[in-house]
Amino acid sequence: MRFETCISVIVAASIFGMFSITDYHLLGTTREYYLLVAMRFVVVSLCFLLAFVIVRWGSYTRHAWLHALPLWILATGIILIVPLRPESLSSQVTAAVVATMAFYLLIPNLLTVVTLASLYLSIGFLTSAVLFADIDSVATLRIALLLIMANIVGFFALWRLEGLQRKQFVLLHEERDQNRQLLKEIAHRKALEEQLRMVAERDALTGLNTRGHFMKRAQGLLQRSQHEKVPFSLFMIDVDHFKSINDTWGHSHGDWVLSKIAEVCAQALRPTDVIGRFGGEEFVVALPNTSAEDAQIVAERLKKRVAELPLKEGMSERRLSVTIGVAVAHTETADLESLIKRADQTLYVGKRDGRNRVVMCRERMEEE
Ligand SMILES: Nc1nc2c(ncn2[C@@H]2O[C@H](COP(=O)(O)OP(=O)(O)OP(=O)(O)O)[C@@H](O)[C@H]2O)c(=O)[nH]1
Repeated sequence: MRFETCISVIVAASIFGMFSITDYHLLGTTREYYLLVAMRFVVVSLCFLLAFVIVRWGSYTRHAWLHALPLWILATGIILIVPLRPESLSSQVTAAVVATMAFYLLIPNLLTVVTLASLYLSIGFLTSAVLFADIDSVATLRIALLLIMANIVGFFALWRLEGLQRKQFVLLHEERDQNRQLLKEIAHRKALEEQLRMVAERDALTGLNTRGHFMKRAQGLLQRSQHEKVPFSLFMIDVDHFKSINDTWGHSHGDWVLSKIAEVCAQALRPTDVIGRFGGEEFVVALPNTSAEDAQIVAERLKKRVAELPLKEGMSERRLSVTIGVAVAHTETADLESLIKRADQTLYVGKRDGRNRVVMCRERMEEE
């Protein structure tokens, strides 16, 4: 808006200044001519100055009057031409009519401000014509009617334009609101999806993979190991005498113990290993590219870390322990379900033999 006003003012003022050429042809180097040139110079200079001010500081909403000021200056210039060149009144009437229409069309959305400037031009011009151009009543009426017509046409054109622009503005805002609403909804849905994914994939108590998610990830790892022809190991880990922890200190302590065991186990594994909570106090670990010997070392390490876990105050007389059943897949036909079953059976051998131990699946060893 600032830029448009600035350009319009500069163009209008330049055209106003260029009329000095016709002034010279009409008046020659007379006193009136010099007065006219001086007046035009003042008007053009003021307009250029205002154009500069508008482009720098002329906020259209806060300083609307600044945008209207050049209109008043140009109107004053047009009014002042009449006493200096009264014999060319007819061409000045045309200029006044064109200027009135231009005022309405060049400054949008400021109907009151523009109407006042245009009325000032029309009334001032008519008064000046009556006072200085020596016109009869018919000519006065003709000029008045022309100016009234220019004002009415300009006023209604701007009024309609303003209405349309307002409607467009409202629609634009509605559209923006809807878009904002839509973006909010999308973000909300994404957050919900993320929450759902977390619920489906992460165990709420320990933060480990849920059984379903573990199965999915372990299946992928097993297939990859089989494809690359590298060994794949699987642990089933069960906390020993966990029921008595719950019975002695309550479920909240039991929960705390579970989350601590999950934490140390997860920390003791490689980033490529996958650990999940299989249910209750049972955990499962998939170790790709891990031989039976390496798996046993890792399982012993887990067992040791759990045994070293510092317990809560009041639980000090108790030491934690886990039993781990390890199964290893070497053949390309081994499937995850049967591997888990074997590790589970091995775990129960360990439980039967006194707990707090790592037991390797014999069946697998023999197959090897
Ligand atoms: N606090 C807590 N307890 C759980 C949770 N899930 C299962 N349990 C309890 O874990 C206990 C498991 O008991 P059992 O299956 O008898 O096993 P155990 O006492 O560890 O005995 P062994 O495995 O034979 O050494 C049960 O009392 C369950 O209620 C849980 O999320 N939080």
